[in-house]
Amino acid sequence: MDSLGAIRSWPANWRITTATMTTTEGIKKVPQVLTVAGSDSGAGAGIQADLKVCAARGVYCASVITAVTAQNTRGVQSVHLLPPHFVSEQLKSVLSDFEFDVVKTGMLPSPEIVEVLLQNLSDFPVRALVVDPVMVSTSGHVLAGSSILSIFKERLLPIADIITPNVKEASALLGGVRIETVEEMRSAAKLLHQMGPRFVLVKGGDLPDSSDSVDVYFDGKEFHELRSPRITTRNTHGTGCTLASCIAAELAKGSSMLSAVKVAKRFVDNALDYSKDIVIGSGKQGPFDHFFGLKKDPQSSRYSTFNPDDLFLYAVTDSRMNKKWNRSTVDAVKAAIEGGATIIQLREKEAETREFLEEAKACVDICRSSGVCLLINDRIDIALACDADGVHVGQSDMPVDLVRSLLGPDKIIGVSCKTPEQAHQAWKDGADYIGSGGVYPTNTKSNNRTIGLDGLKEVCKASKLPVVAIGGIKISNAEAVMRIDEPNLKGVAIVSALFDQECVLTQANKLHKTLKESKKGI
Ligand SMILES: Nc1ncnc2c1ncn2[C@@H]1O[C@H](COP(=O)(O)OP(=O)(O)OP(=O)(O)O)[C@@H](O)[C@H]1O
Ligand SMILES: Cc1ncc(CO)c(N)n1
Ligand SMILES: [Mg+2]
Repeated sequence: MDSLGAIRSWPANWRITTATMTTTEGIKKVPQVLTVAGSDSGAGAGIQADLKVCAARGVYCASVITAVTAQNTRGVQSVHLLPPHFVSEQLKSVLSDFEFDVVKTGMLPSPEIVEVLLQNLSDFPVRALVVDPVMVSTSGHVLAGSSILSIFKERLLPIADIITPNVKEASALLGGVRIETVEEMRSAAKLLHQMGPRFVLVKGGDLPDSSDSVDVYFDGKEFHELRSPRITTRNTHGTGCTLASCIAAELAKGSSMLSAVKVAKRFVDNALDYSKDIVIGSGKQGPFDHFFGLKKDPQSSRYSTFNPDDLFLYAVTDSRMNKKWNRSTVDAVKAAIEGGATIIQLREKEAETREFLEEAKACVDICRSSGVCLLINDRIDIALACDADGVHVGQSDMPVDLVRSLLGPDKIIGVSCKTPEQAHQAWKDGADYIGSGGVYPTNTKSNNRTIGLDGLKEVCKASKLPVVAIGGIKISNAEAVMRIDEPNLKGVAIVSALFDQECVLTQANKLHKTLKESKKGI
């Protein structure tokens, strides 16, 4: 938010941990979000949704109310705008007291209210601004009319770090252009980016005739399509507010924008999946449960923020190989990610705990800034201490159900399985994915029974979880592995074909290209 004056950066003595930051003096700083939005009496969207999301994501959220709506699952019956001076009073009250990391805006129903927001943000700079340009409720009621379009485009969008319009809002901001395909969403995102926001996320929840729910993210250079199966449910009220406030919460915790967007997408996806059959209200559009993560149901892997597509090119580090090629694990991880690795597993069998912990913390920072998940092999303690995204455990390591009870619902747990029975147990215990192999003979793991492509196929057929293949996989045989054509085989895990090589980046590039080619043929 450069145009609004100095951005507050993290004080040098603060280290970001999970939900709280601990200063060297031991003072606990909690990530804080301010939502500036409308109240939804039905509590599925607006301020209420924002407060629930932040609570679910472990972030403190204060609220400035711009309007009060009489709203339920049948629609919006009435809207009362608060006087701009009172909105300003609320803004001054909280901005002068709290140290907000991120401000998230929802319903800003008049130019005058936008004006007082801009003035207060100028007086009280924050680190990031998330703008969800709410205009029409999903039930079709106008929440902010066309009178706000010009101040949005001229004054608010240029200072936003990210804007999150749905397709109707994107169209309205662009003068009514048609946005009915993913390609048109990409063009819209590019045009909206030219209005000044650092990042744009065009949400595709209302995209007609699409079997997936696709959102298009644009950073000024690259597009990312965040795609998930469309969930058939009436309970989608508040998905947009939830997505935007989840992005704000993750940013407040220190994530990069892409990482925050990916987590938020999975949060909404998991919330909808968990809530798809609940019945709240009698209308056409019900709310969903933002606190699904607190429910105990280890059988469903969808409660985690894990995206099975992340298993596509799974890099497993090996400190002996990196030492042989005279590179640090941190450099190896950087190169693997730059080359296209979609998830990283830190596997360290030699280093002392303190050294492993420092290495893991450095790799967490790299992965967080790239939006790539970092898992720790076997060492639950290290994973907890560095706030990694999860762990991978073998059959002789700590049992998965115990790991799940230690890490909670949000962390990713992978488990090695050679047989269908082990795959079933992994699902029962609440794992998120299975690593199955060794598919081919490998020297990176001693006395490791090779299961071959047939064994891999058997495990995939039996598994209710996504599977990544591992063991002796390299450029020359990766395509054959992907071609076993089992829908839940999501990728391959690579060790020596990445790290027992002179150039990790080159090998990662080649592997990523090979895997993409093999996917095309399936
Ligand atoms: N049925 C669905 N299944 C899966 N994801 C969905 C579904 N509907 C919406 N989403 C996702 O929810 C998020 C919000 O998108 P959406 O287009 O619903 O925003 P919105 O219209 O602003 O929502 P609202 O105004 O109701 O809060 C996006 O990530 C979108 O892909
Ligand atoms: C108050 C409010 N803000 C945002 C939305 C968007 O869903 C809504 N329905 N109600
Ligand atoms: Mg919306």
